[in-house]
Amino acid sequence: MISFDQAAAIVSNAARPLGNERVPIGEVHRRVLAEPVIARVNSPPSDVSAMDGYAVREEDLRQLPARLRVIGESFAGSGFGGGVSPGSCARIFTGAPVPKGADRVVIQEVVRREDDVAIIGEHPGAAKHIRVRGSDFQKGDSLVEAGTRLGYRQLVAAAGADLSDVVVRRRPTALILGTGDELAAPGSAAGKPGAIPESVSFGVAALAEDWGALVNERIHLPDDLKAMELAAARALKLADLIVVTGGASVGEKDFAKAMFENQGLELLFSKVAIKPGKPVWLGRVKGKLVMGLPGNPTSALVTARLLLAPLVAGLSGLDPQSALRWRKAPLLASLPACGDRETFVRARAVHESVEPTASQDSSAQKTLVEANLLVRRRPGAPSAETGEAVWVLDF
Ligand SMILES: Nc1nc2c(c(=O)[nH]1)N[C@H]1C(S)=C(S)[C@@H](COP(=O)(O)OP(=O)(O)OC[C@H]3O[C@@H](n4cnc5c(N)ncnc54)[C@H](O)[C@@H]3O)O[C@H]1N2
Ligand code: MOO
Repeated sequence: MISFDQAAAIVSNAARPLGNERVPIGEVHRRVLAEPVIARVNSPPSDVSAMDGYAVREEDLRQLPARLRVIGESFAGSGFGGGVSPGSCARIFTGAPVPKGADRVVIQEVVRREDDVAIIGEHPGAAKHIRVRGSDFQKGDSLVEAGTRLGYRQLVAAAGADLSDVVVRRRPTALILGTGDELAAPGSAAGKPGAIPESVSFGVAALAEDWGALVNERIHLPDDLKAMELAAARALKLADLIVVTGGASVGEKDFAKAMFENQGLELLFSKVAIKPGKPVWLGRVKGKLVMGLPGNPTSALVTARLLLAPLVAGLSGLDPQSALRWRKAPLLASLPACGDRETFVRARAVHESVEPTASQDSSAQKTLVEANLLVRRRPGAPSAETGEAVWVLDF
């Protein structure tokens, strides 16, 4: 059995971006840039006022009070065409171009008006309140690097650079196959003998979407090899990535891998020495990636977080390792020694500390509500005491 680090390395290696496409700026939230954002304009495009007030000449403020004739108005979007000559000034508003001749703005709070004369009694101080042309960025500047996932902050810079569209990585499409005769759609299990609600695919789909996938379909399959083979063949035509849940272990009806065998499944790994989630597997079929997650809900989500998240991140154009940012945090309770499988203890964050959850059952669903951290415990690690710093990952 391979270690978690070995499995993560195989995932990183397999998770290559799928190509690029040009997408309108209004539709690229959370997409990964394939080419840097290069500014098409200067920002600001000319010297502009930073305040509402009067555009004046500094030299006119040498003798105070200064009485300056207001000869025009400059608004954002429609500047004053004329110039400011000695003894005159122009009304100006935030974002408006500074007229020729003016070299500073005086805020209106310190200016008294008498008809068309602006009176400045005291020197308004050093601040000129002018934003110089190109002081934020200049035409040709690179504002956002390739490989960045576009969030609300980067979207402002990209649109501010005057780009109507940007080149981003293609989103990987994913299809989720949930296997198990016992599974019933949520809302239909009560009263059905032997049935339990199919829950795992909802979490796995959401996690895959969080990391950049476009989930086409979630399909429930019975434990019937013939039907599963047909579904596998169809899925391989529809998605870049197929995630199979359940049927990963050694039970008589565990067909998750078998359903892809007649399509030429090449296993990249099968079983990882981790707890929970040992039966997790990854394969390649007809150029597509297939990841198998164990059916137990906590096992499925822990393995999805540890191995599916970096896989989807890499296919989306991010560094796969960016999905595995471990940090240290102190324990609020002790942990027992770790066995021979690397263990990912479900825990919750309490301020900056970590509290392991009471249940560590790999089939738990309720515990998932509060467990927002995984604590990484190396094989054979001795018990860890309260206050000891341990490695944690957001879950
Ligand atoms: N003899 C052995 N038995 C088991 C081993 C082993 O090594 N030897 N491994 C155990 C481990 S570890 C795990 S984890 C489970 C995983 O088994 P499978 O992936 O084959 O999962 P299933 O048997 O299909 O289901 C397990 C459990 O989870 C429920 N389930 C499945 N899918 C869903 C779903 N979509 N939504 C909600 N619940 C689901 C299912 O009903 C079962 O209760 O195997 C151990 N056994
Ligand atoms: O790995 Mo299984 O996931 O321990 O129950």
